[in-house]
Amino acid sequence: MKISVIGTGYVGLIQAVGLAELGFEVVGVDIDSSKVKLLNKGECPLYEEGLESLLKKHVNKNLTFTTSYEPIKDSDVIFVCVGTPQDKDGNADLRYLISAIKKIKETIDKDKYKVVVIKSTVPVGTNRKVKELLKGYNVDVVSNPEFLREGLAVKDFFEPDRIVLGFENLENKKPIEIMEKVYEYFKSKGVPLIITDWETSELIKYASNAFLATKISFINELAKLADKVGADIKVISKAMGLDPRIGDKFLNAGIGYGGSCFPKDVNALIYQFIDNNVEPLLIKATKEVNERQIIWFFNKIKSYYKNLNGKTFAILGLAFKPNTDDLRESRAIKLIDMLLKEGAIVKGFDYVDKARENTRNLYKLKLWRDYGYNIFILDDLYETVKDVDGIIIATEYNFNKEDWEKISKLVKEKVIFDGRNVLEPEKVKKLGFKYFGVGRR
Ligand SMILES: NC(=O)C1=CN([C@@H]2O[C@H](COP(=O)(O)OP(=O)(O)OC[C@H]3O[C@@H](n4cnc5c(N)ncnc54)[C@H](O)[C@@H]3O)[C@@H](O)[C@H]2O)C=CC1
Ligand SMILES: O=C(O)[C@H]1O[C@H](OP(=O)(O)OP(=O)(O)OC[C@H]2O[C@@H](n3ccc(=O)[nH]c3=O)[C@H](O)[C@@H]2O)[C@H](O)[C@@H](O)[C@@H]1O
Repeated sequence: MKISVIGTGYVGLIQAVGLAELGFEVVGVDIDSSKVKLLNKGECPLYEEGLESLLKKHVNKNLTFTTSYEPIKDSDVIFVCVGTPQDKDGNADLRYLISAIKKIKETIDKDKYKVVVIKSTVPVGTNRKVKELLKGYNVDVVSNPEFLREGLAVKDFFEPDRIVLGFENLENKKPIEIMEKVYEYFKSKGVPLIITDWETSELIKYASNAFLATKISFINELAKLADKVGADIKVISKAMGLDPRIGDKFLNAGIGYGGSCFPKDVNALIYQFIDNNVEPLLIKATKEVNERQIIWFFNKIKSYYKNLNGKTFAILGLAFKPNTDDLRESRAIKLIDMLLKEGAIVKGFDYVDKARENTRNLYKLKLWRDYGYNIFILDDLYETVKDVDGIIIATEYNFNKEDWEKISKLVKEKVIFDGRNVLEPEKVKKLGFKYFGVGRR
């Protein structure tokens, strides 16, 4: 079976490389020629553990990349994995998706049967729209949302919790059989395949992301109360999580969720509620709690120092989560912006080389113009903490493993604001640090 993947970003690239590993002949198509060039050399334009070695294993064998849509003519299945960012109203911006569908329409043979699979996260009704755009073509359109997590994407590809497939008509067995063939490996491993209609499939994706975001906002709101009354949110989360009905995942309090998906998907879901005259009470609160969480934390820092002007901070963790280079909606970047606005000097560090490189590039473009050269991204954690007035942990890496005794001798003032509750407070307090977490005594 020949497969093409349109859009080779985080989702499309994993899909292309993963399917190649499973033995399919795969072509990745992207409009970004610099990306395609790198990929054909076996170099990953993004950081994801384990991805580059798999790419190298298959590239120019059963996996190729191109900017041309021509190869999709021979594909049996076309996965569409282009970005669906947020538009100015908060809904998903479908311009990349529509443009990809139009290109597919211009390229493929009207009569040659194909399955077009929408993997991008799209609002309810989009698969129907895509089918409409391809009217008169011998195609079936399938909704197949993606659930991978950045930083764990390769693992998530090979060990998904479920595969969701939405069809126009469940009586039409042809596309169902083809998709079952594509995902045969997973079926044989016992991964549940949810076969449903378009609308249900589209909503499963938003419901899953919004539910996880709500779990985070719930624990974050509770952490503020814990902070006030002297309770420990970590213990609360642990005890709650022991109840299997609640579960122990996504109950880590901190400075809120970021990334390319939760913020935009929560917004797009709110938009879909409003568009359909249903009130999104809970989901709106999820968003609001998240937006306020970082301000609450920043105010903690501000009230400690009174005046941030001229103070120097080490920001540990730059990307929106560990083990990725993705800065989209990163809370660390939000914090840096707030600090710079107040006249502080920022030294930043992330373990992922590409996350540091992306941050340097971001500030070259974005802020140096506005805030001067008050931001320095360093390649070494110990250099980063040297002579600072405070350490701020912004990403949930296990910073415990660092040499805190050494760090205590390098800093100017021994203060830690742990925005992800990753440190053991007693350990650092013994070294003379003042410790401020999120909802921890
Ligand atoms: N990043 C993630 O962890 C996850 C993302 N998703 C969803 O998957 C979709 C893709 O997300 P990412 O991979 O993060 O986006 P991305 O921005 O990393 O990649 C999108 C790629 O599509 C390419 N592209 C845009 N228009 C094109 C066109 N007309 N033809 C060919 N290529 C085109 C871009 O050049 C880019 O390389 C989004 O809808 C997102 O919500 C779903 C689950 C996880
Ligand atoms: O649709 C998507 O794009 C993806 O969005 C999330 O994946 P991702 O954004 O890669 O990362 P997560 O691990 O979910 O973390 C998101 C944010 O929540 C924060 N978070 C996570 C867990 C937690 O307990 N507390 C918390 O604040 C993280 O710091 C991070 O900023 C979902 O977990 C994936 O299932 C989904 O496919």
